[in-house]
Amino acid sequence: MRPAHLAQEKAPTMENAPTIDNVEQASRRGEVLVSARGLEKSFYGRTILKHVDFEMKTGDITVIIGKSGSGKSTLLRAIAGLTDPDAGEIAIGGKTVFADGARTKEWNTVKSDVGMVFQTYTLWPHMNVLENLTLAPRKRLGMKAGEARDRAEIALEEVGMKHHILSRSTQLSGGERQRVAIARALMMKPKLLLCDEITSALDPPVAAEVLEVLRRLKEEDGIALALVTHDMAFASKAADRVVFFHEGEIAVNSSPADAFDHCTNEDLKRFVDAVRF
Ligand SMILES: Nc1ncnc2c1ncn2[C@@H]1O[C@H](COP(=O)(O)OP(=O)(O)OP(=O)(O)O)[C@@H](O)[C@H]1O
Repeated sequence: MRPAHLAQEKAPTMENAPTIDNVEQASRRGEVLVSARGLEKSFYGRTILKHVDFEMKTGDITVIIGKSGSGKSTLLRAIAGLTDPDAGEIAIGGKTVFADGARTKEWNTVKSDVGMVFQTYTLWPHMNVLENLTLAPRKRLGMKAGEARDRAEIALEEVGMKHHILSRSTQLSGGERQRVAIARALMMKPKLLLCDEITSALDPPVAAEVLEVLRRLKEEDGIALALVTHDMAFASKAADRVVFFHEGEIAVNSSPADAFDHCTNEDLKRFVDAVRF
């Protein structure tokens, strides 16, 4: 995760909150939805992303693993528009959204398709759960209160929560808060969901439920998902592709079987052995 005290980044706001419709052209299973080429990023002279090429396909779960500080969150934040790379290009749904060191005009037409869920940036504390869930669809889609509430109840069910929590404040357990945060992203039916260590605060049965939610999203809705995780069991169960970051570079990009069972990359082997138990 990005250290909280290091700012200059864009915090998640209503403007970059996940929403629903665009990118229809690319919303067919197996098509490349996100294509990043030659991404470079340095913070205070330290190179974090070193010429990273990265792709995500619709209907795929791409699991991103790697040591703490290796650049995983920075990549997700670059795709989500929360961090601008120093160089490289990003295309979403065939539209170039970042090039020549800046967001393009196309970004405005695509950003609403990108949802992001964080480990710690979760809920707006001055709102109750219902307000957290319904604010974006009401404001951005003009949804009426009743319809928004119905959708909130469905989103909560998808993450294994009951309706009565809607009236609660956000003084919830870490696991409950995170599931509400996931439900909030689902409210806007994003085409692309970027999840940064979203199961770290959840106990294993709840993490397994979340995995089922993510599977349904990719299978039924064809959503492209990227999951940053340190949980290798979760990674091997969830992944269609495994991307291993090592010192700011993608050292391995393969099927889970090749990454975990037939691994030939020594850095990945060491990493997996170190975090497995
Ligand atoms: N806004 C920022 N300002 C300064 N340094 C930053 C900023 N964001 C990230 N970094 C640094 O970049 C490096 C990579 O951070 P990043 O969060 O991408 O790593 P990560 O692989 O996701 O790590 P973790 O698994 O611990 O979340 C870290 O050393 C971090 O301190």
